[in-house]
Amino acid sequence: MNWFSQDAYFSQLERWLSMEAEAERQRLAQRRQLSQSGNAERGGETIVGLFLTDHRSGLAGRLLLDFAKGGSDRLPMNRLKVGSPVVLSNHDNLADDGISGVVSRRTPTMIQVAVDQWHEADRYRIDLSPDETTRQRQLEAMDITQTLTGKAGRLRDVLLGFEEPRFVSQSEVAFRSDLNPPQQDAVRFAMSARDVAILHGPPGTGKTTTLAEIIVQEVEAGGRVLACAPSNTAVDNLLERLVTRLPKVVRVGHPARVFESLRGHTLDELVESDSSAAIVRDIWKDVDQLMRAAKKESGSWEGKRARGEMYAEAGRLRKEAKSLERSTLHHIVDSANVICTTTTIDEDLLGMQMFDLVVIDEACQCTEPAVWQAMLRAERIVLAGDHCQLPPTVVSKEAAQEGFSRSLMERLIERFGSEIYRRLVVQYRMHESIMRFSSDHFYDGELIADPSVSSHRLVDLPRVHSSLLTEPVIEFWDTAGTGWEEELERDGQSKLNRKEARWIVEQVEDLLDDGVAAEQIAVIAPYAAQVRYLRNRLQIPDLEIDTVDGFQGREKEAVLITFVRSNPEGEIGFLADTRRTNVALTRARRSLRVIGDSATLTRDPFYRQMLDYFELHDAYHSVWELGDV
Ligand SMILES: Nc1ncnc2c1ncn2[C@@H]1O[C@H](COP(=O)(O)OP(=O)(O)OP(=O)(O)O)[C@@H](O)[C@H]1O
Repeated sequence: MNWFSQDAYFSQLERWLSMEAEAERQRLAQRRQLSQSGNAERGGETIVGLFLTDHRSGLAGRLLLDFAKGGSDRLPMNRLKVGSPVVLSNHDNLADDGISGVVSRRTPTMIQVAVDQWHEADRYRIDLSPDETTRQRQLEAMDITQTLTGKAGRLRDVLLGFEEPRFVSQSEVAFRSDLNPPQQDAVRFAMSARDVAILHGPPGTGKTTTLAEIIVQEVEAGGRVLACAPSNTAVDNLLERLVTRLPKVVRVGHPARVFESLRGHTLDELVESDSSAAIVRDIWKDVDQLMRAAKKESGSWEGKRARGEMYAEAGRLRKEAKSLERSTLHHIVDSANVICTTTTIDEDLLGMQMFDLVVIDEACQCTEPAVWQAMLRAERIVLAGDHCQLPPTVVSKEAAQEGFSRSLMERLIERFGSEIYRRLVVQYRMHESIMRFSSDHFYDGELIADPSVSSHRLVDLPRVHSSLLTEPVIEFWDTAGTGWEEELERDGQSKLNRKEARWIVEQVEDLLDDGVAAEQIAVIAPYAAQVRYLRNRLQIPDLEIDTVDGFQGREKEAVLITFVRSNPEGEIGFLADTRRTNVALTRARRSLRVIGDSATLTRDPFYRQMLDYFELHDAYHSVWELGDV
């Protein structure tokens, strides 16, 4: 969609935000109506029947509660990620409205929630909750953006597509890391942008490495940088590459949501280790003592007066401690060269601080309202991402259809074309033949496999034997004509395919027999029901089985994909969004084995080309060859 005016643009975003809020509220209400049985868990936004297994005080005075299903049972597949806002309630009492919390840690068998308070119950349930705070902040940022004038107003207008982005010629750059020529070109390009530049990073091409170099260059030139991403994991990936290279990098955000190894860089821990922290702790001790002494005073008039004085003194000291804490906090933020945060920015903390450069990694995972909080603080902007992979998750189908799931980055590329972006093309993940189809289809055939990966195979890994599974790099196994049909999961919406699942189980067992470690294998299914079905049948520690969404941004040595869809009508549902398949195919480093029904899939031209590709590379097989169909 193109807008004719700023008003039209922002009103559209506000409308989509309220459609999304309504859709999320309805979804939560529906889920909470569902029985306490496993049905409620199917959408991945609820976990029921949980027992409290541990509790302790966490950072910033919050309570950390650990929940598990009992025994060593794995938790059902879910979208409750670290940082997700949730409602914690009594499993056995549907009338319980619950309390708000945030997921602070998760393992396959445990989920930890950080809360301010907690009601005791025998069993609990956790529901993903609509994130009203974030939405409110986005609306406020959009309101302010509309009033901007001068330089900031111009930047807004470039982002809306009303003004052309400007670039200046860039003098020689002294690179601080080993970058390949397209990465160097991207750094130069970003540094030459006066308004906005885009870094297009196809899978495994070192997008985050390149962004880190751009940030280092900016800081060395005397600039301050705000480095953001939509998820905590993506922020931490960037932070990890910065802390070894720059001294004053601060991670803003609840420490519980930050990788453990990086927590020393969070604002909370930096405040805690500042020399003023000891003084603050002493003041708090004095406050405690005064409060205790006040309680002991007698009820006489004199006692009452003394008590009043003690309370007043405690109040004064409390104010002093808080103000000291606050000034330490602001001092650390103000003297940082780089602030790393999610795109949901803490306004109280950053105030209206401006940054010479704002970068947003994984920008294609952000809806448009999600970027304006960061944009407001920018002199210049660099967006990085890949619009050929999954778009942001949007709950409201209607809003998504109208365009809400299209990111600002994608829109700018459509609006300005190649003048606004540079694409990284050397990739460090996939064997040449795993990469080629995706490259031709999504990246104009420009991807190049670095020699360190271009011909690597499973059999080259230590302890892996040569076999029919470890020698070939790509294979497609066709189920057409066998009747290996999909089915709808009982009581559910999602689809599974038992026969394809059986094939996957055999493949995994054979790979393990050939010496491939479970943690080197990924099983990917586009449908949650197939993931659930396979997880039940393949309970192997360290083996990851997940949906495509769960694997975005990750890689494994060997990837097995089950496409699931097989029906006489040739319906392929959301497989028609080929970006999903692009993500699935490009997770594999050395081996990609795929099973699907060509008769169903090839009704779509994309899948016809994919099958042609496998055939051309002598990698097409029919499951009839297996003999036991
Ligand atoms: N110039 C380079 N030389 C050698 N290795 C590199 C280079 N650039 C990146 N890499 C390696 O490639 C891998 C991917 O890099 P990085 O994580 O920066 O990529 P990305 O594009 O952000 O990844 P994703 O696909 O998850 O978005 C890393 O192991 C990194 O060390």
